[in-house]
Amino acid sequence: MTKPLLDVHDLRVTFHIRRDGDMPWSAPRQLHAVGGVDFRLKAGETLGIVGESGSGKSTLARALIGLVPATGEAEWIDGADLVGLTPRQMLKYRADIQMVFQDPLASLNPRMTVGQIIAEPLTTHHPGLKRAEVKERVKDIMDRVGLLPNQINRYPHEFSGGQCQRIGIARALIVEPKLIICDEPVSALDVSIQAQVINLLIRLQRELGLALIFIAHDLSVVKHISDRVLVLYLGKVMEIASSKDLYGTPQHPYTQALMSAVPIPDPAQEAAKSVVPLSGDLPSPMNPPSGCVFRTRCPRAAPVCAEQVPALIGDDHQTACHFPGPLTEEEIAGAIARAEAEPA
Ligand SMILES: Nc1ncnc2c1ncn2[C@@H]1O[C@H](COP(=O)(O)OP(=O)(O)OP(=O)(O)O)[C@@H](O)[C@H]1O
Repeated sequence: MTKPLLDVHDLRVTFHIRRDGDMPWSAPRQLHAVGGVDFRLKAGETLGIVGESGSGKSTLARALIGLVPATGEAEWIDGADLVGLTPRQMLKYRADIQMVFQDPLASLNPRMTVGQIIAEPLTTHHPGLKRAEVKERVKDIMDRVGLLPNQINRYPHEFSGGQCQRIGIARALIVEPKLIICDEPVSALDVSIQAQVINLLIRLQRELGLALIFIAHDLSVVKHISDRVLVLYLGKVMEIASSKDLYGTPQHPYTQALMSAVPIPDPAQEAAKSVVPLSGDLPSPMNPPSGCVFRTRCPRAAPVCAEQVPALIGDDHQTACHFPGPLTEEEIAGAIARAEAEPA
């Protein structure tokens, strides 16, 4: 088997929280934002990560590049474990692993020109490069992402949201990374612009053989761009499969609920489908349910689900559920009745 680009095992991120009113001598509370995540990413592959707000998607991404402290392993293709590297050691890998953030304008320094912004990672990683060469590479990458190279001396506020995201992508690409982590890269953009940025990412990924980790709320967008998709719930992996399998035959009840909310383009199929509602809110990661963390909202929960944490089982299609498989009509009806009984 070819060695994966990134092999993540039991990755955990725990924040230590103090609340107003906590006694100074009391121990901080633990918030388990990422609770033991395993996945592999092949070179050139796009892995989508989906899950409700607060499920730990951004924290997982940030842990991979050392922006938040983590435990576990994240083995890079050269054998290095990215977890626990010092900032100085991580610098070497920051050229290989770049990040594109959600809010394009906020992530660009307003006092720097577009040329300076895009050049910054290049001059950090290759301080000996001549100015003319840097400028040449910046113009080349601007052209590649659909920006006019003669706009090199303009400032971020002179660009639209979509163009700012292209600047962010150019900045990530200029150091020729092997992996770009995109954290909700299009959710702040108008719908009409979203498709352009997604198509740009797909084109660049194919042309340059990049791997992408693509985090998004919008399941249709994730389906469109991803080879495989990982479903995260309360910091834990519920299911990982190829995009086709995950969307076609989801096995985990949580995935089925998420997928049932995705609109189907065919109006007849859309009208005929059953939406599986998720009752209640995401439980607090400070006090997660015992056993399977999804059990408190699961239409199929049984006593064992409160007692044992389900292992992530399978080869290409992996599911962490004691009772995987399609929900029955009775289970869906039960979920609907439970949601309807909730106070508005
Ligand atoms: N720096 C931090 N300190 C304390 N708690 C944090 C911190 N960052 C994130 N959290 C908490 O960790 C949990 C996971 O947050 P995270 O932002 O990773 O989720 P997410 O799935 O990316 O959500 P969203 O889709 O809204 O961005 C949440 O409960 C959040 O409040």
